[in-house]
Amino acid sequence: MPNSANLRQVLTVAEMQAAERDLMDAGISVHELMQRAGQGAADWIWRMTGGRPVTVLCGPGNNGGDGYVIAAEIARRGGEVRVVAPMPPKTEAAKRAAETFKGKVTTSGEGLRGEVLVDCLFGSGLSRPLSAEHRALLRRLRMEHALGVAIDVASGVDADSGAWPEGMAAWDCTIALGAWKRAHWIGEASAKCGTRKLVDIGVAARSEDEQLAPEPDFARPAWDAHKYRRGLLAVVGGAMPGASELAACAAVGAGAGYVKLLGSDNSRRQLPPDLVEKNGDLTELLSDERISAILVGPGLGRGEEARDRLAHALAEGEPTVCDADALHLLDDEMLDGVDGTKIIVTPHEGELAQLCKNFGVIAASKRERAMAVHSRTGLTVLAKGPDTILAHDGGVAYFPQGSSWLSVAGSGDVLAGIVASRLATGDTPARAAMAGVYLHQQAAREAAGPFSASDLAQAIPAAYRAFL
Ligand SMILES: NC(=O)C1=CN([C@@H]2O[C@H](COP(=O)(O)OP(=O)(O)OC[C@H]3O[C@@H](n4cnc5c(N)ncnc54)[C@H](O)[C@@H]3O)[C@@H](O)[C@H]2O)[C@@H](O)CC1
Ligand SMILES: Nc1ncnc2c1ncn2[C@@H]1O[C@H](COP(=O)(O)OP(=O)(O)O)[C@@H](O)[C@H]1O
Ligand SMILES: [K+]
Repeated sequence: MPNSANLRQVLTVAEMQAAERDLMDAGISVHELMQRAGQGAADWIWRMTGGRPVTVLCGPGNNGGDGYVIAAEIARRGGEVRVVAPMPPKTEAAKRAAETFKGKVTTSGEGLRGEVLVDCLFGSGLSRPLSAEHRALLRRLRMEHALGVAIDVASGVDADSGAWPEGMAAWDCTIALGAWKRAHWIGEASAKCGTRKLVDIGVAARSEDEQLAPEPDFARPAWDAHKYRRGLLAVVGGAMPGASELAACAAVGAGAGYVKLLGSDNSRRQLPPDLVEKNGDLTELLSDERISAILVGPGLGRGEEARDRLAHALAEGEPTVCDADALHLLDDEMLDGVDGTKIIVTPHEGELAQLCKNFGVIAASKRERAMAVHSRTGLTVLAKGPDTILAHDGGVAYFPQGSSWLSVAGSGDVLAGIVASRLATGDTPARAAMAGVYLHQQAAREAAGPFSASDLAQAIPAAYRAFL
């Protein structure tokens, strides 16, 4: 994914329209923008499909206009291309684009079979759900073409929420125009849009509030590094030691120079050789000045003792990751006197709902809930799931979708360990969380599912190397 700010921004439909107005104020016509968008999309389609016969489905608006530009460009390159247009073009720019396509146009595409379907029925201008007729047309054409490419957003998708039209088949590729929309990264649409490509049409960086998270760019340790300088992470154990051990194992390969497991008992369990466990009074164990970050929550328990251990961990004032059981115990009382900006919480859907309850937050979508908990508490909120998002002091960050093999017990403990390890190295909470998600996803690729959570933890050093 490109790392420049304008190509990482994620815009709402309203912001995209404002960006278009800004470009027009700068003297660039809608026609010119449509040419840039359509040519750029045609270029991707040409590269992907190598001249296979293409059907372009064109709607009445500017998304349809892009379709005519794509069709004309593919024809110009010598490709075989037909247009299906159930409605004539309505906007001036779309009418002008339609005039440039001299090939065959039909209204229904009945009996049409082909190799590549390009969907330009509706884009970000969708104003109501698809009619039964449009739904049937899309479904039929999609079934009759081997490969499906959606332009800007798949027709019928709500570009702002990522809601997917019921019963619609997935696409192989979606080519975003000008800027990413939320639907490329959240909701069902993000899982069904296929490979994502972005065509740059000259939209400037408008705001840094909502961005695709930049990939981490790690370096080898400094020449004079030693284990404490690289970061000492304390993992607070609890009632069920397995989860904190797993998180600690994951942390070992993710950047910290030293990971210590602070257990609550003296049972003689067999620990992996890389893990150092210290048992005893938690306050005393946490008083080690060299500790640069704390992880608390996996396997902590939810009783009085757990509450006590969490309170002790937070009282240290160190950069801290709170996960799992800790998310059930966090509330205003627990955060009293604590600097929330040093804390990352890593809730899945259920834990996010619990946090909302604990902090009296009511919001409709996952994105809004994560943002509301962040603004209410100052916590950096990494809301996990198939479409993970991060609410932080710079706004909202989105991520490419990770492997669905990550849906295995303990996968969240591994993520918490990685994020805490990054925090121990001195990363800010936002950077630690972003790097953590990318490392977790890369580890899933390295472990090549199906894998267990401990396989995933073992794949972290290989994942780390991918970002060096
Ligand atoms: N904003 C920009 O800067 C650019 C936008 N471009 C394209 O323009 C698109 C947006 O164009 P438009 O705003 O014209 O919108 P669309 O082309 O997405 O669709 C709007 C048209 O469809 C009708 N419509 C909406 N929902 C419908 C439904 N469910 N059933 C039947 N008719 C429906 C509307 O009344 C309108 O006529 C983008 O997705 C992108 O493809 C590009 O040409 C490049 C530049
Ligand atoms: N279908 C999926 N696709 C991609 N990532 C997923 C999917 N399901 C879960 N994940 C990821 O796996 C991890 C699961 O965490 P969590 O639910 O806390 O698991 P556990 O509590 O068992 O450790 C999260 O990072 C989440 O983003
Ligand atoms: K479309």
